[in-house]
Amino acid sequence: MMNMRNRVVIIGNGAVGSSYAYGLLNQGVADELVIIDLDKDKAEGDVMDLNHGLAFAPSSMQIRTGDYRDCEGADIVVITAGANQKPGETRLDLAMKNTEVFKSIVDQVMSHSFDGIFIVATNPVDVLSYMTWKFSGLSSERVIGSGTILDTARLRYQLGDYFRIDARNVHAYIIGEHGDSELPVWSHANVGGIPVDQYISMHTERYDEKDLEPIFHKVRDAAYHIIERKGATHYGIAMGLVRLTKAVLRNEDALFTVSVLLEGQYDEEDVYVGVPAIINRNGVREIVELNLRQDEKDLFKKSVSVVKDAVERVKHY
Ligand SMILES: NC(=O)C1=CN([C@@H]2O[C@H](COP(=O)(O)OP(=O)(O)OC[C@H]3O[C@@H](n4cnc5c(N)ncnc54)[C@H](O)[C@@H]3O)[C@@H](O)[C@H]2O)C=CC1
Ligand SMILES: CC(=O)C(=O)O
Repeated sequence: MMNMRNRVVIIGNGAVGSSYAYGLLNQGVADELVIIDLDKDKAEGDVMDLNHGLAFAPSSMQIRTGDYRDCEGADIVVITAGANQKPGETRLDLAMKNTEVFKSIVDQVMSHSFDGIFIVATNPVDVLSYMTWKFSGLSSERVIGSGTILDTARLRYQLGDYFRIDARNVHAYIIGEHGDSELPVWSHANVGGIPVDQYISMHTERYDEKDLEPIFHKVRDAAYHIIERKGATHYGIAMGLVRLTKAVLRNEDALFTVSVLLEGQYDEEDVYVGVPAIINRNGVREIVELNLRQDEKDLFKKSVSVVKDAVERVKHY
């Protein structure tokens, strides 16, 4: 009988990688989880600690440290390795050093005949998703960046908080660079199916369209505010990565704003950037093209050019 057990390999067991591992265990998503990090002691310690939670987990899971040989036959390799932002640094400031890290990681993964799906979270995530696609030689459907998955979740939380409605009933996207040039797609934002501007006009005694801009600023600048306080952000993105992993392993055809290769969609090409896409067992099934307003189109174009410029600076690597 065919072995149907799935295997997820995490490369980079820092704040993000270890939170992701903990999320996978808590939600019983993977059958086998292999953790790779330069810091072998920390990886071993985390594996021991996680294994001690197995008796409380929703399903059994094999968790161990490993090396690049484990990428052969793996279903998903998630890369969360590399430098994170120090207070005051932008994500783009990390581009060169993390491209160097990625060259070495992706080459080693591919030298073990990896034939699965890459999920990239390291920043700047749009640049590194593009470089992973280039370094790996895999088809673009199989390289997914976390893109604006977290920003979209932050926007849904903030709008849910403002309207006092469960974030799961709020639908609103952040697209573009996962970074300072990202934008909200207000033209498609809705609360339980009611467009946000309409919902506001139904309750003018409580809500005001002027409040939307500061809500977006909280979302855009969230990482800076968290890093100032605790040095890193990791729980939110880890849960986003778990959700993406589930969508792949369970062939969900679920929609997320992720970083994918545009090949003519949104009138852009040769760039990885955050847009809505449908994800299943084969990776990116389809990129969803939103009918953006002119002001959104302009902001998106600017954001794409920020990402393209950043890629241009590291592309020679
Ligand atoms: N896409 C997103 O929404 C988010 C992305 N991030 C990004 O995730 C990345 C990781 O952040 P943290 O976990 O906070 O950093 P961290 O410093 O806690 O962990 C990074 C880990 O990578 C490991 N590492 C470095 N080079 C390696 C290599 N060549 N092979 C194997 N392991 C290697 C380090 O030993 C360390 O354990 C950063 O780039 C950060 O900006 C963080 C939060 C959200
Ligand atoms: C660090 C980062 O990219 C974030 O929290 O959005």
